[in-house]
Amino acid sequence: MSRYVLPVSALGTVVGGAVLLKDYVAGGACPSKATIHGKTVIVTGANTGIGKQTALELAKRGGNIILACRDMEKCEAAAKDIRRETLNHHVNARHLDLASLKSIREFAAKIIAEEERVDILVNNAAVMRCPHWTTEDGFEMQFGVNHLGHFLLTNLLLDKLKASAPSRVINVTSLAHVAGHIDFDDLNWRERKYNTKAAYCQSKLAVVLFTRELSRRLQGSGVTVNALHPGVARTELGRHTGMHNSTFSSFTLGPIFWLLVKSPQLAAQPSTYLAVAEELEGVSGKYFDGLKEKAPAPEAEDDEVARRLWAESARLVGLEVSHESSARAQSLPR
Ligand SMILES: NC(=O)c1ccc[n+]([C@@H]2O[C@H](COP(=O)([O-])OP(=O)(O)OC[C@H]3O[C@@H](n4cnc5c(N)ncnc54)[C@H](O)[C@@H]3O)[C@@H](O)[C@H]2O)c1
Repeated sequence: MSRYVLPVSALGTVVGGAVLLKDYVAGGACPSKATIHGKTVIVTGANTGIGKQTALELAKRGGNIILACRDMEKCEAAAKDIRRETLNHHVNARHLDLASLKSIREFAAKIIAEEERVDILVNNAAVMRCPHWTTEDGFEMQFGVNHLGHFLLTNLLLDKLKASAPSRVINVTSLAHVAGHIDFDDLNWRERKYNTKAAYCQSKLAVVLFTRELSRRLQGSGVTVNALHPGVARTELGRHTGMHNSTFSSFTLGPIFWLLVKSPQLAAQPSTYLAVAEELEGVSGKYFDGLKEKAPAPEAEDDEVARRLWAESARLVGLEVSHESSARAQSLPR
């Protein structure tokens, strides 16, 4: 009997430690119980992964939820799933392709015309490490969708957000932004040899810089904007990297992924928290790693880079550039 005590207690320690580590990595559920009845929410890329779970978490709290996706069949199916699971019938699908400025403008025009208010905008959609593709307007795909698409969408909806204030913009970025650098000489990878990983990191750094500059511009408006890293989650994001569902459940890597990778439901908690938590009322321009506020990478805190990126982004998507940002951008070295 006694010869079993040691191995059994060792196994208990390993299993207990693994469960504790998994809980720590998962980061926990959104601590806020706030409801959002009467509020209108837009979640981009909401047909799958973290976006779908975020829409579901927010639908549970009431509100009018708009899933903004490029594939309408998948979008309708996700809206139906969420309505069934939450019994919230105000969950609807709308078409938005962030790789097309025309589609973004059409989506925003419909929202402005048909929705009374927009209280919460979750800029969640992204593409990661795809081949060297370009958007309809010729932008490098990751920079175009992850940053420029959301930059234009948010700017087009700003008046609606301001009219609905207090309102919130939540920008989903990634810890990968720390490895990013904004190359103003070649934002769209036309001169450099394409590096799919560096392009993703640049796009996610751009999202944090956009958050910073937008927050500065929105001071006093009642609209807040924050960025977050949701954690590493088991989603379809790795479709271009060879990381498929079979990788997650493989015999050798499966246990490691089980320990370190979140479910989409847990990875949706930070977006939910930033969207609803009462204690975050008025908090703006911050970066959250999961549920905790953290300092982003040094380049993400550089106000000159943030202003210059704003001016360049506005020029690329055809938004009028304010005198302030164009004057500053021109005074910076190219
Ligand atoms: N999964 C992770 O480990 C992880 C880690 C860090 C950050 N993130 C971020 O979380 C967010 C959600 O990612 P996910 O893991 O759920 O990935 P996912 O691939 O499952 O979901 C991404 C969504 O974006 C949509 N999308 C892509 N291109 C689009 C376009 N042109 N127009 C409209 N929608 C488009 C996709 O259709 C999909 O619905 C992303 O911003 C991602 O960068 C994820």
